[in-house]
Amino acid sequence: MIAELREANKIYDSPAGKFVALNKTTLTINEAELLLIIGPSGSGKTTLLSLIGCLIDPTEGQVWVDGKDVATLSSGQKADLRLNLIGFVFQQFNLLAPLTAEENVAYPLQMQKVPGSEIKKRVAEALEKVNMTEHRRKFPKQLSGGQQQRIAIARALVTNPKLVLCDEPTASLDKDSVDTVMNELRALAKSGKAVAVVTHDPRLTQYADRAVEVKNGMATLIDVQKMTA
Ligand SMILES: Nc1ncnc2c1ncn2[C@@H]1O[C@H](COP(=O)(O)OP(=O)(O)OP(=O)(O)O)[C@@H](O)[C@H]1O
Repeated sequence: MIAELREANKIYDSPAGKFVALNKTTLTINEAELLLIIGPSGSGKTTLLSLIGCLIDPTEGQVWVDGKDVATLSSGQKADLRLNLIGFVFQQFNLLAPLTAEENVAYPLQMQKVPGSEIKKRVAEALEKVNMTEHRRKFPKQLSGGQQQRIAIARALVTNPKLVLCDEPTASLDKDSVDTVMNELRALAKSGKAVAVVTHDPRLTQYADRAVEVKNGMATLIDVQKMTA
């Protein structure tokens, strides 16, 4: 297990009173597994992913990542954990427009102060993994949505994270690109990473090892086999 929520919830204060974005949730995120977090808009999926990714703290309960209770870490330690242990992939790819594909992939390694020769080698490997080597010199706007997302996946995996968190990674993609990107993420899980994917699209259960459904802030494990049968 790489991450775990123990009766963790998230309650926001709003002018209208307290708002429970996520009810008490207990969940493990395991290596070599693609976990789908599925549910309608506003149900609490991003809140759940943000807890796992140490981007927000729970109101009650605990979040454990890589054997550490996240509440005991300083904000600097949490930032280090995110940089070194977690790769993030977003709906809008979030590539840096003035940088080429390979420069985008190199960026997190530069942040980690990895030596230049090592960066070159690891960027080449990451691009190879997502079959984007031939496009490495292109800028994001010269790539299709699916290709940009594959670069974003390469950037997420170049630091060799144990955990890859994806928020609606296929929402901006056409059907063929959805398949390519989900197969890349599945392959990542098969190589030993823990991969969690937030989506509102029930068709993605076919790529999942486990799925958790979030409705009105309630997270429940669902039977993936039954969904895809
Ligand atoms: N910082 C915040 N302050 C107050 N309410 C928030 C905050 N962040 C999220 N919420 C509320 O919590 C609920 C769950 O939000 P969340 O983003 O987790 O849902 P989601 O399932 O990811 O939705 P979507 O698919 O539309 O992104 C929403 O009603 C949202 O308005």
